[in-house]
Amino acid sequence: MEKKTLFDKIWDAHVVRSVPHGPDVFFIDKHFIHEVTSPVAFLNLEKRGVGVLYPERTVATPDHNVPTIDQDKTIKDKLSRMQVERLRENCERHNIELHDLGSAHHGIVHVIGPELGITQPGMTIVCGDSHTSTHGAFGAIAFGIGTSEVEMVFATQCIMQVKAKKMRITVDGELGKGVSSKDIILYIIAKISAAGATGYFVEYAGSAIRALSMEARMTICNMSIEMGARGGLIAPDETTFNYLKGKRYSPKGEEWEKAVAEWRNLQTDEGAVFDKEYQFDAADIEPMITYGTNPGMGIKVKENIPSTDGMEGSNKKSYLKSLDYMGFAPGEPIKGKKVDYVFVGSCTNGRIEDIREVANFVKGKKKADNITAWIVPGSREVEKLAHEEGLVQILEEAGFKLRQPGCSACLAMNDDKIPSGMYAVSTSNRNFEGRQGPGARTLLASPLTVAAVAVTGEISDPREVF
Ligand SMILES: CC(C)[C@H](C(=O)O)[C@@H](O)C(=O)O
Ligand code: SF4
Repeated sequence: MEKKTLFDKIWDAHVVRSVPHGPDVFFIDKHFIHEVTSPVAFLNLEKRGVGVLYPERTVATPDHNVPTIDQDKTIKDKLSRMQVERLRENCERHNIELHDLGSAHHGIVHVIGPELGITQPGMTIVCGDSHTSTHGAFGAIAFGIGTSEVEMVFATQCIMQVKAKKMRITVDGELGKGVSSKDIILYIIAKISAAGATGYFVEYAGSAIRALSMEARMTICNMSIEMGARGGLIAPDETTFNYLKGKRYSPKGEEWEKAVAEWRNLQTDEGAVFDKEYQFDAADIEPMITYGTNPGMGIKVKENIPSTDGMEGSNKKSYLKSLDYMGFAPGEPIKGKKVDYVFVGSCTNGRIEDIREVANFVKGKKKADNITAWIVPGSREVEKLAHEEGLVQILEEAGFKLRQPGCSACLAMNDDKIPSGMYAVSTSNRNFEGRQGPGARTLLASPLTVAAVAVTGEISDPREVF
């Protein structure tokens, strides 16, 4: 029998029609939508006089440009207000489940999907958002689509897709103390570059991946896109099933048993062939931080910023331009650099486990005077748990400011902007020029490293801060 990868198995089960040498017509199980990439798709749908074929397969939440204070009041920013209102109208008109601002399950789309048990193994999931790859942590094919494809999914529940190439990244061994899944993914991207997985769908495997919680797996799949991949996925196992059991939309009773039995088959067959494979040793991974303007420009916190030795021409020029933006020089240590802001949040690291980690670290400590510390839960559910577990109190005592759920300073589409020229160490996923505000300088790191930076006021290795 043909040996299949996990990706092949899910893909093949969703092909509605294949055209020789053409893209496949591909069925979509779940469609998440948010306020930024859905309005034009709805508008075009209406122009064509077409409805949403399966509203029950569609779930909406406003997250990108919502304010993170006073969410119960009228939104002040005009564009944000219009987009959120449009989303409400469109959901009502088309009978789509909306987790509105202030409601119990409001939050970043990639945080609430898993939390509600909407995201399940074996599914195909899309959203007009690149970090849809997050949902792959459950053993699903999940990827971002453009607005015209959003329209296509509304109308037909299908899209046209050319099957991606397959890559497997295996990380074996045990992670050291103070090293987390964010360090794994920053390490991988630094190794293979921000374009290293272009054209591929990546399966993460190996004992270090298997040992991770669902939250930690989501962090890894989330950032697959930052190395150019279409998406990333991890085969479901007991960790996955335990996470999903009892969630609002998870199958119940006998249905649950049946589902788990099926999900157990969602594994790459032994001997299945990938187009490309990488192997890494968990023991080589240490706390990581980025120093440049793409997520591939990452080093271990203890290392120096790479020198220009061996660089030439346009490579060297763009490298120096990036360092110039960051205000760093080649060859200098990154540790000890002064920081102005820390941001804990986003669909990469805004989940309860991340907030627990930061709170545990800063308990009984105070943030440094030069630091403004923002903590933005990924969802209302995360916010609620953080209160119930006493984490909010710990964080506030340490000088952190808790804001309400949303994408916030991850992309600064709302008022949560890092001022120009200032340094922010952030748990988010992108460090592009201006990502966190015009002129803002972003360094990506794990929640633990961010907590260490908050306390010391400078780039620090969490293993050295007590
Ligand atoms: C606004 C949206 C389309 C965008 C994305 O697709 O990723 C955003 O979520 C981001 O992280 O940059
Ligand atoms: S939190 Fe950041 S990365 Fe995630 S969806 Fe929002 S803007 Fe995109």
